[in-house]
Amino acid sequence: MRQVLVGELDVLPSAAELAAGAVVVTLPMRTRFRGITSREVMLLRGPAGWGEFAPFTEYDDAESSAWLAAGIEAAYLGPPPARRDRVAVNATVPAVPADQVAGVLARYPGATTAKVKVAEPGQRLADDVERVAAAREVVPAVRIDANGGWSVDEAVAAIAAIGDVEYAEQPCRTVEELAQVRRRVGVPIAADESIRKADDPLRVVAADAADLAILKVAPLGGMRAVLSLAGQIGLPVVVSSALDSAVGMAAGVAAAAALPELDLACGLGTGSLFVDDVAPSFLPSGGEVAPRWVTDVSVPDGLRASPDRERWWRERLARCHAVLAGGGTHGSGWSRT
Ligand SMILES: O=C(O)CCC(=O)c1ccccc1C(=O)O
Ligand SMILES: [Mg+2]
Repeated sequence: MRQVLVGELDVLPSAAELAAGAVVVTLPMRTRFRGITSREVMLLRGPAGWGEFAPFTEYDDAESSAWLAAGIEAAYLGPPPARRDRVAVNATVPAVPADQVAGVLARYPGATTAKVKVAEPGQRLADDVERVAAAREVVPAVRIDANGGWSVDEAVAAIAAIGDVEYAEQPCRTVEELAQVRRRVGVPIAADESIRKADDPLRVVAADAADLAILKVAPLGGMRAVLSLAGQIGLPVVVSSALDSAVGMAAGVAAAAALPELDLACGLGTGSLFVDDVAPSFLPSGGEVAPRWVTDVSVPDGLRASPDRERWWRERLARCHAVLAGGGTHGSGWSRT
């Protein structure tokens, strides 16, 4: 696990302070996405507003501690200076049947780009081909995301069957496989998991494995970490959400708004996948969202996580805090308070 970078914040808030301002919510979703139908999120309150700590429940503490660093950065430092006041976003199409695609896209008014999930476990290539075709009937540009679900040969065959797309995101699991696919197909290859789950996020560049980089604020340790990585990676970037609540989304949109260069639509429209949120959602209009920092959240009883889940998240917060404080095997070098 690489070290996390937390901008100018060099003193880690205490675990007790973080816990005192924390609240756990369960956000119901409109459609199953990434195998879940509701999203659990811990929100952290700090002097700069709210931050989100929401690693997926199966992630271990080492990986999750980068998400905690991102939440602390948001709550204690706030956003970096913006360079633009609108960010173009793609519509995100979960692995739904083709006849539901138009309904999903209707929640993204003005979107000109759709990202369509493919290679869903249990589905067939024909499902992907039909889903992408349905999206093409509604928007001019389609990109696909396989989340590493294909072998090299499957990726080559699937990309041939699906036809021209803006890019194919993480067609296979490993950097070496991405590089092989990239040599065999004409469509650009985007790296996502190969950056956000890697010990060395720059290895995709050394291996000539990607044409573009997907950067996510929470798994990479924060907005400033994303800006720093974008400056080093030398590839066009797309900032994307991790199925964030409005609090996490504010940080994603802020990072995108702060990038010196941004030419591609970002994956920051997933607020539309939630039925309800803790602050006004970042709902795209005209295919864009506007940066807005979240300083107030509202958590009606209906969104509160159960006492069991609340306890689980508080224990996880304590363990990840210990990792950041240097108590784990992969400390960030933060000083303790
Ligand atoms: O990029 C988007 O359009 C939405 C975000 C998204 O797809 C996503 C959301 C949660 C976890 C993983 C991913 C992913 O890009 O693989
Ligand atoms: Mg992805």
